[in-house]
Amino acid sequence: MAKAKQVRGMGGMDDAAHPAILVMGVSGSGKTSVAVALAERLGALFVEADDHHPPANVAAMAKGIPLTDELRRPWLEAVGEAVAERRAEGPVVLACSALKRRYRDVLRRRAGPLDVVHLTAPRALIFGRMAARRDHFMPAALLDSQIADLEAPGPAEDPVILDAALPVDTLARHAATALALRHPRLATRSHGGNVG
Ligand SMILES: Nc1ncnc2c1ncn2[C@@H]1O[C@H](COP(=O)(O)OP(=O)(O)O)[C@@H](O)[C@H]1O
Ligand SMILES: O=C(O)[C@H](O)[C@@H](O)[C@H](O)[C@H](O)COP(=O)(O)O
Repeated sequence: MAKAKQVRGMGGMDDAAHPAILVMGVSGSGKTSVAVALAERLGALFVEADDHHPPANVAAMAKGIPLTDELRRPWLEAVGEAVAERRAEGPVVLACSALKRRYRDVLRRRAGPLDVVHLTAPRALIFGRMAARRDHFMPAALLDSQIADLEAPGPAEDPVILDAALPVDTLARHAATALALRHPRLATRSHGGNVG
């Protein structure tokens, strides 16, 4: 079975392993929307980190209580394991806030190297989207704690940084273009637009 192995820095892959792409950002930045569109474009498997929260975490956030490092650790470990399992089958796109560098490192320890796509936007834009979102446990009031916790990926993580104000399809296309340069095999899988 293909085993994820780091050979070219934090996002590098050997010939056998499938890429795993982390779409990260604060709540409401568009991670889920963009990750789903990107996975579809790449013919990749989609993993939603929110699906792996223990009920206590969801209950805390729904009450407006920000998660702590302690509450996030088992969740991140479970997410990392889910990605590790899926990337044995094919490329994976993960939607996960992964706000701090050490959270991303927990994911890497479980799942192997990650390509990072960071969605950024002004607070007002994101707040407006969160306030308008229905059927979601995350209150817009938690946005400021998310912004306070955010440690944006620096050059060592070689992120693809995208302006989350752009339309979802444009973001997925830009991400696919950047990722295909890193992983030429992704270019041949990609559909739904020109990634070259
Ligand atoms: N690029 C975008 N342009 C317009 N609306 C967006 C965009 N990305 C996300 N949204 C909307 O904003 C809200 C939050 O998006 P979502 O994907 O749930 O973000 P996250 O997963 O980061 O919390 C949703 O209602 C979604 O439809
Ligand atoms: O670490 C956290 O505090 C949470 O995981 C948070 O970052 C995440 O964003 C929520 O799960 C809300 O879900 P959305 O990101 O989909 O809004």
